[in-house]
Amino acid sequence: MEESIVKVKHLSHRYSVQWAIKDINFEIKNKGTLGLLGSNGAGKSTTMNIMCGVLNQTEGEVYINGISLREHPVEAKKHIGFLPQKPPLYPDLTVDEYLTHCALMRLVDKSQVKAAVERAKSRCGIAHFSKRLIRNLSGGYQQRVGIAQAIVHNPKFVVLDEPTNGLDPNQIVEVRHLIKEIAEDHAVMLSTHILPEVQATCDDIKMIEHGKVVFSGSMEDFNHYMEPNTFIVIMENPPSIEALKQIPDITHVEHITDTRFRMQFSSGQDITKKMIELSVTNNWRLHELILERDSLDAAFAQLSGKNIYK
Ligand SMILES: Nc1ncnc2c1ncn2[C@@H]1O[C@H](COP(=O)(O)OP(=O)(O)OP(=O)(O)O)[C@@H](O)[C@H]1O
Repeated sequence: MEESIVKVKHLSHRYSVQWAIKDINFEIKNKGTLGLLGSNGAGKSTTMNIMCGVLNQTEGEVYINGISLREHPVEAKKHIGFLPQKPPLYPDLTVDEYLTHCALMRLVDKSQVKAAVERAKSRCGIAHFSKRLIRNLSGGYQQRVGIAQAIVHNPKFVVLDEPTNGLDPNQIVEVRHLIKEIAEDHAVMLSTHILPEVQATCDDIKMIEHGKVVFSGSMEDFNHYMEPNTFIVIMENPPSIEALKQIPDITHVEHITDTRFRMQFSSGQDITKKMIELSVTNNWRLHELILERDSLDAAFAQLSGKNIYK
């Protein structure tokens, strides 16, 4: 059976007395993008720093490609590429000089360095800036160089800490696009506290709050997790608001206009069918019923408060 690219088992870490993360478990088996989402102080950087071998965990194990990061850090790190929140760029080097230096640091065989640099540049769309000093590149292109250094040794696992931080809107779109391309060949994990970032780039999502994983699943799962629990209904001949409130499973009714109401219902009910049946029986002349889905921000707020494992 093929090894998981990443396996995290019972990972916990405390700084002095306070636990920053507690008993985190997960596995990454395939290429693609995993978003690590959480508010400030949730434990994202602690988790990522441990997974990249920058910080030693208090408890638990991380395996990269089946290799224990604690026991064999040099071997394990050959399979990890890391773009920290502040890219470790040398502004006075050219793109070629810098990437060559990174490839050597990453223990790429000397005979392979040139090819590795060319491949990383071409993947990140910076080949035409080979001789340009890094300081003279725009923020977006500097970030591309940062991503290129993370993949120069062709690692299986690439970790990007808040990769679009500080970029302008156009650069954000371009870097997100690049991340998706990189994820075709690598398992990419990115951390962010921005929901649209995860939506735009990630296949899977882990949400971490107070040091614990509170949601783990596909982006689709996440979008669907928040079942709609309100709807707008338009009826030509509606009953009184009191009558609407008496309908079983209806928990709240808000009057918008004479024919339009927002109603809240207990989730898990086929409310559309029920409302149509009642409308036909009572001649309410129902015109339209629109289910309202919570925004991702609402989902974020709700999920922050409870533990949901999928
Ligand atoms: N070096 C440290 N010493 C003591 N406590 C720390 C240290 N680094 C982080 N913490 C604490 O550990 C917890 C998790 O922090 P962490 O930086 O991992 O969160 P985060 O999700 O990455 O947040 P942010 O998005 O703000 O970087 C926080 O309560 C933080 O204050």
